[in-house]
Amino acid sequence: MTGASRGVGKGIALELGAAGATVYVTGRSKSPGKLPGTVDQTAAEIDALGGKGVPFVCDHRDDDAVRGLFDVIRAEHGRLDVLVNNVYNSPATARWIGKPFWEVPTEAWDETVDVGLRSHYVASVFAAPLLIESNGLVVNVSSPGAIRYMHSAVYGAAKTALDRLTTDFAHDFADTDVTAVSVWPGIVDTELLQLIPADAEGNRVVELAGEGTFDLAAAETPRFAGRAVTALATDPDRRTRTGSAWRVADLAEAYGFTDIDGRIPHAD
Ligand SMILES: NC(=O)c1ccc[n+]([C@@H]2O[C@H](COP(=O)([O-])OP(=O)(O)OC[C@H]3O[C@@H](n4cnc5c(N)ncnc54)[C@H](O)[C@@H]3O)[C@@H](O)[C@H]2O)c1
Repeated sequence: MTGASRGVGKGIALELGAAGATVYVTGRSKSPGKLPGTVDQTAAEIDALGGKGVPFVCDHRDDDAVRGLFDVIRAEHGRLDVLVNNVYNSPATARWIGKPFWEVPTEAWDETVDVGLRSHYVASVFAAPLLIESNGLVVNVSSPGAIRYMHSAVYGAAKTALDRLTTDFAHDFADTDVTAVSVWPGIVDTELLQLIPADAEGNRVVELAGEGTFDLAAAETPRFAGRAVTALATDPDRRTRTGSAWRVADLAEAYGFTDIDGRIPHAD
């Protein structure tokens, strides 16, 4: 589970843990930073839910560190059933939300693509031999930004490319029993969005330039995407979904799960 100290990655890691899995959770540091969450905290919460959390410090910009992660998984655990590519530099890329591309420094391309697309390709390269041995599952955490404007031109390019990667992974896995899918959460009320204060009426509303105004009371919790990944991981027929992108809300309808408060949030 890449990028699991907070956010969608933590939500997925906790649900896999609640299903009894051993979950290796990556993040850049064990020390608390300015932003909420550490891999140690995520691992402890996985343990409390009945799984086994293994914190692993790994910067996904460093290919050798990522290779080391899968070497450790093979040596310690002997198998890998599910790879979830989620890691993402949202604090950096959030600076460009709603801006026309010519007003955004060209470094935004590398910030968005290095960790969020290239990182997923690299982790998948090193994980593939283990996944082939276990008839496993690769999940790329993507977004409806793959098919319509969201956040910035570079965000859309990265998500469209990620979903293309999913399709081509499935092509390359065709002679194996490995499944490759993308999942699309809707707006997720992550720890970073929880830093947005409530207005005078007590509503937590986020305005995204060019996209609209969103009431966070209607957002998904990070665990909702985790329930989608757990449903896919335990579905004996999941291979029928290989190569495609799936909305978390549609997977909830198909598999019969809800968010932790019993709702099925319907973001488009
Ligand atoms: N938050 C949403 O509303 C939402 C909606 C749809 C899709 N998504 C997708 O979910 C994914 C995760 O987004 P999020 O909102 O949870 O972000 P987040 O910032 O809350 O979490 C990102 C995680 O990645 C880690 N990370 C960042 N750079 C790293 C690096 N170089 N090495 C190791 N770890 C690193 C962070 O520490 C953190 O654990 C992204 O692909 C995003 O596009 C998010």
